[in-house]
Amino acid sequence: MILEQKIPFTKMHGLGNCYIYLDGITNKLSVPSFPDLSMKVSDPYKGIGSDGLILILPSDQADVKMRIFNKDGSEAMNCGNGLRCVAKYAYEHHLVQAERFSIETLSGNKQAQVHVKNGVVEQVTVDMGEPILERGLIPVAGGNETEKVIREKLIVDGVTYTFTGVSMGNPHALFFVDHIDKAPIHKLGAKLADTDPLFPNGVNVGFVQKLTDHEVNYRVWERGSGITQACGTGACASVVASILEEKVVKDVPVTVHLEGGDLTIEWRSDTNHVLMTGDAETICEGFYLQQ
Ligand SMILES: N[C@H](CCC[C@H](N)C(=O)O)C(=O)O
Repeated sequence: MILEQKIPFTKMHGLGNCYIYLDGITNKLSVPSFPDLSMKVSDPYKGIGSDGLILILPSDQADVKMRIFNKDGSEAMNCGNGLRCVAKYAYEHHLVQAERFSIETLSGNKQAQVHVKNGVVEQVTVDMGEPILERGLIPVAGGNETEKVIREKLIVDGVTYTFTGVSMGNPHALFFVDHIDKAPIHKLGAKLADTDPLFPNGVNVGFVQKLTDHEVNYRVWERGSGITQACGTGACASVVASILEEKVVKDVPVTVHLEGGDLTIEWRSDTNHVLMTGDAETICEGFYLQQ
């Protein structure tokens, strides 16, 4: 007789980038393998259906801690949409008392500010910290470890592309296109995201179309999850890359249009930090029956 274990979960999304959230502060989590659980719950047919799994845990260096696992079970260093949903969950479930608090991630502590209306968090602003631009730290293979990766040439199947590399704690390659609907997202996403030697840790493959000096379209094939409706760290990286490629200006809020909705991103000169503001929504709550 296999004993089923009922795992309480909350499904939330940031602009359609949805995850299964486990509250490890309120509940005791006895899960043998989070990577395996992420792969199981992410399955839309045999599981719950999501882009991955996010844990909300106690922290000894911040108010709460976030761990994020992609659909393939790989653990990532950061997740922008996840941070906004963790902030919403923590505030609405009284895991924190103030409207401004810190969230520990594998890429450092991030400051979150919830925007509350009638006790409900509608939007969240997260200080995503400084972008990481050195080749050796993104990482991108080859070249000089300390140089920036701006408009680097890449030949795939005889076609020459250029990309800019940005890390928000997790690696992103940004390709600029004239029309977002014509971005080679399947061709370059499938080739580069998880196993290409140019990106030793894999890479989130993003496509950016400049619309105005403060507005871009952005689409993404995520490392470990494939095409998603939105990527918060990717939206931040798209604005940093747009500024590095002199397509938009710094210190101006930039509207990033993603498949699932809009984010407001600002790369500040005074702090060199990137600020992200956007929605966070709860879809449902339930119990996952783990055999
Ligand atoms: N796939 C990403 C993690 C999720 C990031 C994304 N969902 C976001 O909102 O930032 C990676 O492996 O780096």
